[in-house]
Amino acid sequence: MTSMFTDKTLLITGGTGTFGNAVLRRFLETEIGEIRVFSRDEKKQDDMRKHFTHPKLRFYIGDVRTESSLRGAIQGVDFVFHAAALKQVPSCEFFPLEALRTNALGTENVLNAAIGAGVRRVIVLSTDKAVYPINAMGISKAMMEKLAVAKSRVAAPQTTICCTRYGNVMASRGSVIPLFLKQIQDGKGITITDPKMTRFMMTIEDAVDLVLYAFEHGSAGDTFVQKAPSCTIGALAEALKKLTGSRVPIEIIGTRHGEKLYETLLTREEMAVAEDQGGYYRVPADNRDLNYGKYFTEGKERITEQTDYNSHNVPLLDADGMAELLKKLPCVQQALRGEKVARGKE
Ligand SMILES: O=c1ccn([C@@H]2O[C@H](COP(=O)(O)OP(=O)(O)O[C@H]3O[C@H](CO)[C@H](O)[C@H](O)[C@H]3O)[C@@H](O)[C@H]2O)c(=O)[nH]1
Repeated sequence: MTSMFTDKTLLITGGTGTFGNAVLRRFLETEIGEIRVFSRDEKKQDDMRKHFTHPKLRFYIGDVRTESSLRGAIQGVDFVFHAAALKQVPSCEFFPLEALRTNALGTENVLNAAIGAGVRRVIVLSTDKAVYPINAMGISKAMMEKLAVAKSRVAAPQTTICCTRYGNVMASRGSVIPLFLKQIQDGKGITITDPKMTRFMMTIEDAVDLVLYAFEHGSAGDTFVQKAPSCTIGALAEALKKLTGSRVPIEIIGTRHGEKLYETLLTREEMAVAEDQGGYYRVPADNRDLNYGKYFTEGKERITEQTDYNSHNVPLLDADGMAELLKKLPCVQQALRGEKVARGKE
């Protein structure tokens, strides 16, 4: 793992977030040459600078919406992990154009800047919400994926562009696990949208592994997903109550703006071409050119035999299985020690 990164420079857009922090924890003490964090928020950068105080770490203020702000940061970079995004489903529903500006147009800027600077590999981070999208966040991420795959064709072989899709990252900033923990600590009810709703559950370490897997194994335009366990929100709440010994009531608040009952990591059409690589699926880019005529008679995959890969049709963890996973999370361990859990903190 480290050899590909030895003496190389890695840029992480949106690098002050949950993902960026996990990458730094994983990489700062390796042979990597330099890690650049590119993001908008000077306060978060300053906190991070003070927290890590590491000579290999550099900070760049900028916004992926402005290509010129990327130019200086990307000079001399070997690899890019593109994590900058608007990712909150409800806020993107109210400001869809903002989602499009950051997630789609911002990605085009990152890719153009990377290609212009001769970056060798770019991994863009997407989400299951981009598959059969129904909300603005997912739609903007689906466009981002399309952009990345389209650009990958012209960027290769100099710059290899690949996509990764995540499920829910457990305990990421603003997500449901720290919220439920806080509600338990405050002694108020746990607010469940729909106990039957399911989500793929990944740890942040899984998310980093997935990006590294794509980084090491990806060809131009590939999309990677990690096989992940799934659970209902009802089981998640039950697991947290069991672990903490809490008896707080459960309040059903109903589905929020733009939410789905379950999420899909790969469509039926993608499953028909996906390569099962053990812990991961690889979906190669559709490399036909625009000359479709010749495919009319040949036909392609047996799409009708496939089902998609979604959080309802994989084995579901029950409350006990979920509790085992939850015990590994720092915020859960903190709560079990009796310490206060902050909702928005890493
Ligand atoms: O008070 C609440 C809040 C949430 N939920 C439920 O908990 C699940 C997870 O909710 P989160 O807010 O933690 O996550 P989302 O699924 O809405 O979306 C998150 O996961 C995505 C990946 O699927 C993206 O990473 C996205 O950026 C991130 O916000 C959902 O089923 C939701 O309905 C509740 O039951 N009660």
